[in-house]
Amino acid sequence: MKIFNKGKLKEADEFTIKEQNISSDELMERAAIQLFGWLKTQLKENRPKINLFCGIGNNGGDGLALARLLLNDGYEVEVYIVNFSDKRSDDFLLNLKRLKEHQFWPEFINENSDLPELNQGEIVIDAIFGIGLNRPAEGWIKELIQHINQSKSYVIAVDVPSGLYLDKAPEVPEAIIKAETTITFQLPKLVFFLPETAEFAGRVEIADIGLDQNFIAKTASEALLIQQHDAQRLYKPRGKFSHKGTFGHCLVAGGSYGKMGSVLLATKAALRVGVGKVSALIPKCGYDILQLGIPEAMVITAENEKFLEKTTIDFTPESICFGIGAGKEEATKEYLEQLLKERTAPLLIDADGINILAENQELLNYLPEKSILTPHPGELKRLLGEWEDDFDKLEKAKAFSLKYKVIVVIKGAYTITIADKNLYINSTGNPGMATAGSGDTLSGIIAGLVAQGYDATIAAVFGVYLHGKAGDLAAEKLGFEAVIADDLIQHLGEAYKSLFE
Ligand SMILES: NC(=O)C1=CN([C@@H]2O[C@H](COP(=O)(O)OP(=O)(O)OC[C@H]3O[C@@H](n4cnc5c(N)ncnc54)[C@H](O)[C@@H]3O)[C@@H](O)[C@H]2O)[C@H](O)CC1
Ligand SMILES: [K+]
Repeated sequence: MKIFNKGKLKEADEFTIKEQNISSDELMERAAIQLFGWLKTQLKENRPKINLFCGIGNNGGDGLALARLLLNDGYEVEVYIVNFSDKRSDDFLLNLKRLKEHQFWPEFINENSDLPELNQGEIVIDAIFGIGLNRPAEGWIKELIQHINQSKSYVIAVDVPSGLYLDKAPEVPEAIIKAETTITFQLPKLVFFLPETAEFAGRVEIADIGLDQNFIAKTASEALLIQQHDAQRLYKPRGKFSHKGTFGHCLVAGGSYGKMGSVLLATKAALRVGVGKVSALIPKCGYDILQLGIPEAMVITAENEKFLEKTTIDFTPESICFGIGAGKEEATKEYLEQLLKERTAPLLIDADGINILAENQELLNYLPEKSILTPHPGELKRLLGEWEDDFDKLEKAKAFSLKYKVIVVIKGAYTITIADKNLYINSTGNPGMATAGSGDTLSGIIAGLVAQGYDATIAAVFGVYLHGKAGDLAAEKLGFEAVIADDLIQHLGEAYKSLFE
């Protein structure tokens, strides 16, 4: 699903009004009908008091239209107009008139008003600011927002939590609504998926207001949210007459004394994701561990007992996963350097492989095009240096990805894959996956997909999706806390099957 910025959302809005020959308030009515339908479904027979806070722009207009629908249905409603300016939008005014025609008079509040009482068990609808926010909320509006946040009412934001920008980091986080749920129109917004801003939105629901599908389809977006149907399209079915040679040979090179489990996990994950063959290349001390731990894999050992070093292998793999549990010995660095320069196979570099690159930045220039790097936030910082906020982080990571023509997978709650200026935001996964070895399995999955012939970007995006889905399926059975990395591997088969459910 595409993610548009503010400018493109407004264009979609205008295009739809022209194309469908409707007035802008009809679009607002659709938005309100969606909000109303969602609320009614959620509330079932319950009839809590609903306090609507409406700004004076179109977000406020949505709130007023919703208030009318709620009143018509007999809900107990209080409407507060957050009267911060006289520059009211036309559709706000129209909906205010309609509300008055229903003999309902909202309460206008300003800096001299008392803060309204908001109680537990009541609902707050936040329709103060939408995507039109152009400066932080200040003064009494900030106080009102804080009052709403401190109340025990259930807060539902219309389109975006008021005070949250779509395209930059918050300047005053205390002046942003913290919603339990955000009902956003038509398309998800990038800020709902970034660590510093996601918490303001809470649970996100997308309401279809019928914006023109052709416009959405033909307009380039800066980001994509990868959901089930997107992932399904990336899947390549296995041919009936295929054999193990069809699905490639993946080399997992890593491990050091005490960290052999990571290679075991990546190797298993590569096999479970469907690769034909996997060879693990490890220091000598890991031989028994690998052979006993995963009989399906082949094992090659380096000369050294405890760490990885240059080793000649007598086959050409379809992909190489380098760096997990590898340590940063000089000999290991030299081996990575050789792999980078030889360019024998597509490379995925993780963990200490990334740390070696960060400490020897001259090596970055040898990264083969479309190599995949899978840093967690700490590794990313070592690679890119400090960033100011999430937007700055994304800009820096994008610049890095463009400069070296590589794919960067920023691991986190919503893992973001960056390739060719595009952002692919993953929708699967859960906090149960914050566990040792989870990243190692992801590396094995992605390298395993590359070896099977998936394009590197697709392998990264699809692999991240499958990994997250396996985590969701594992957590469903086990609960978040009990999920361990091996469970992710165990659920890969079900993750594949779920693509078509
Ligand atoms: N996307 C769609 O297709 C639809 C969107 N709808 C809703 O419209 C809003 C966007 O409305 P807009 O009038 O452009 O802006 P806002 O209501 O968000 O705010 C406007 C108002 O507030 C002023 N302002 C901005 N920041 C501040 C501030 N910090 N302090 C004081 N005043 C501020 C600004 O200058 C404007 O005057 C969208 O989110 C949807 O909810 C449609 O209803 C349906 C179609
Ligand atoms: K809002």
